[in-house]
Amino acid sequence: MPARLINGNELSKQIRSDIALRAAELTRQGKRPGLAVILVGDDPASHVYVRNKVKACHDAGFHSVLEKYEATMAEAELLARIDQLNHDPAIHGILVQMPLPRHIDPHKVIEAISTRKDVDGYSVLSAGELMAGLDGFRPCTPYGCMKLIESTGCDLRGKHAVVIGRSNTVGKPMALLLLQANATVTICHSATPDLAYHTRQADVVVAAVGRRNTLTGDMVKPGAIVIDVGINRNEEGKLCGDVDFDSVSQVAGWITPVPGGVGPMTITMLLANTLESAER
Ligand SMILES: Nc1nc2c(c(=O)[nH]1)N[C@@H](CN(C=O)c1ccc(C(=O)N[C@@H](CCC(=O)O)C(=O)O)cc1)CN2
Repeated sequence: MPARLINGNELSKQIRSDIALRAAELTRQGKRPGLAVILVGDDPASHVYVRNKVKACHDAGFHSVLEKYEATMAEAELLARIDQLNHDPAIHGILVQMPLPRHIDPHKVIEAISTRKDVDGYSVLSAGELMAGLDGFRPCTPYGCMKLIESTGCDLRGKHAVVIGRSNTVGKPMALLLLQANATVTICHSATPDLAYHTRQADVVVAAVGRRNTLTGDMVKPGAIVIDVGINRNEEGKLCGDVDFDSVSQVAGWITPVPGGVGPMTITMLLANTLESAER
């Protein structure tokens, strides 16, 4: 039997409607959630993502500001602007769209954002809070992946989860969130000698490497949950993930599509973090 689809657009819609209700209640109490989105440079995909973030804010009843700067913007100028937003009471979340131009150090920028407004969950302190199991902001993409897994009804306790990829923004926090949910977690990466050996044992596979066809049907345990974080283009320019959807969907129990899986959930969990920041 082919895998069931985990529909990120549908789940996003449900979560966003709950977020909108909570935002309306907060607004009634005089605390409308506010997000500042900063884009530096002219990466076309980033322009689409920030536009979608601002639209999502509008639809949820949030206050939002979008600030676009030339690719030549000085690092010091960006840090000064973040400092002003840190002190702006109408702003509960600050998001600087990645990637940044090469002359700007992303670590400096992330660390300049107040931890209370780090709704991307990218700072060292937010990472430490996640590591220690404290209440901090969870990075939006792995947080969204957890919601997608949860939506299948799977109890992760005692399950074996394999994360492919070890980035600071997806792979590592993903592994920690799965661990927090009592899964047994394996992290695989570019130096893992036999990836298929690990993935064939997994009840849950999260693929986050940025290379298409990393996971094929012969590498998956029948019935497994497969979450595809990848955003790649094939030879025809068509959007695709890290998972070979056609072969994996013949073996897996559940699978996320690309587009329409993890992507929309990233923006949804950004709203969730911003709302939480305002509620705090
Ligand atoms: N500061 C941040 N920068 C970046 C993040 C992030 O979470 N914070 N993540 C990515 C890009 N990203 C959000 O910013 C993002 C990527 C993809 C999608 C999405 O909805 N994708 C759609 C397909 C869209 C398309 O057609 O191209 C989907 O998968 O269905 C949303 C957000 C890097 N930078």
